[in-house]
Amino acid sequence: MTAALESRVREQLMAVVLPGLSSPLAELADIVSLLVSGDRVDVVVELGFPAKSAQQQYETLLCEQVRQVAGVASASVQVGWKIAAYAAAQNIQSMENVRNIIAVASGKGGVGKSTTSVNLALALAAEGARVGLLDADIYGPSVQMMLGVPEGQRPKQYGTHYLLPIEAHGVQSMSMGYLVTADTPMVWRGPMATGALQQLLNQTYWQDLDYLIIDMPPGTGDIQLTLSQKVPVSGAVVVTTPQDIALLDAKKGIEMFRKVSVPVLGIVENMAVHICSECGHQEHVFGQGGGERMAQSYNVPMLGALPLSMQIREQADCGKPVLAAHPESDAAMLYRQVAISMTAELAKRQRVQSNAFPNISISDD
Ligand SMILES: Nc1ncnc2c1ncn2[C@@H]1O[C@H](COP(=O)(O)OP(=O)(O)OP(=O)(O)O)[C@@H](O)[C@H]1O
Repeated sequence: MTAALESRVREQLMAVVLPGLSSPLAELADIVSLLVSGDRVDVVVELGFPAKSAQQQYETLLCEQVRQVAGVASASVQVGWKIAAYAAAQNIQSMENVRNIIAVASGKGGVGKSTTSVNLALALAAEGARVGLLDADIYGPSVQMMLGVPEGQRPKQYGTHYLLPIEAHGVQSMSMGYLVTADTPMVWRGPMATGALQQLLNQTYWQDLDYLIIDMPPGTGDIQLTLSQKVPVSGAVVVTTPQDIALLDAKKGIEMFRKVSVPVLGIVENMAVHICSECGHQEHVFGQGGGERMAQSYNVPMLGALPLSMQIREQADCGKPVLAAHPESDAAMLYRQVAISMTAELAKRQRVQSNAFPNISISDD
């Protein structure tokens, strides 16, 4: 009787698709405890991704689902998370202290890749993860300015081999911008650039990261390709604006990651709609629905669309990303939803891999 009820509850829960996500709970979470006592059921669910902003909503929704099961009179559901490691390619040495690396890329410059990287890093931290940000945009490193790290602040040395990341807004960061002066021209040839970046990645003393976001150099040339091959990337996000040309470039980005077997976790459409700060009127300045169409035709998730917004723009001038300056704003909430969807996508792949290779150690310690 108890076993039958338990199995009905399990079945009901595992089929639930939580708001903002596209996969059923079975693909994203474990039920780590399910206690049945008469007609009372207490459940503990462990997600594979952080979700502080949605935790209560998930708990309420899942609890309602449990109460709908025949034979249940009262119930409680607790939701927590545990972030495991995922390396897309098994043949690349994964990094100590970094469980997952997410590359944020764009087919061309100026679409808001750095803005998205910085805000997604802060959003993930706000959702409850330990996060690092590596500015790999060596030709125009902007993370320092966007995070408000004072010019001239240098990373401290750690031992003989390492540099300590600079912490800003709760995120550990490293950038070529921290190591050179503002007027040093950055003329890197391909091999030099990838070598410097690998060194920056490996010689930073990252402290126990769930996610390291890499702000990639714009474009889909040799540097990007080599980086994607040499760094143990778990997944990539492609940022695009709705203009046709940016979309065409973004397609090249998706194809590049596919070529090197890095899973594309999804597309973020930036500057998708202009919302008038005076009257709230919405205008699709650069066209509508392009990101969605591309996501469909390439069979990759559409993670979200960010508006062309004054609040988002402000960060460039004042070094306070919208997540830090206006944490309760609509824009901040949109970034948090994208962060949840993106890491849920990663968790799905991680779970498929660990079920397929149960003896390969990809645990999070
Ligand atoms: N959603 C947005 N709304 C308003 N302004 C934005 C938005 N996203 C980015 N911007 C602004 O657009 C400009 C370019 O953004 P960003 O530097 O992030 O682009 P990028 O793709 O990283 O560029 P590059 O590849 O040249 O480094 C910045 O001034 C930034 O503040």
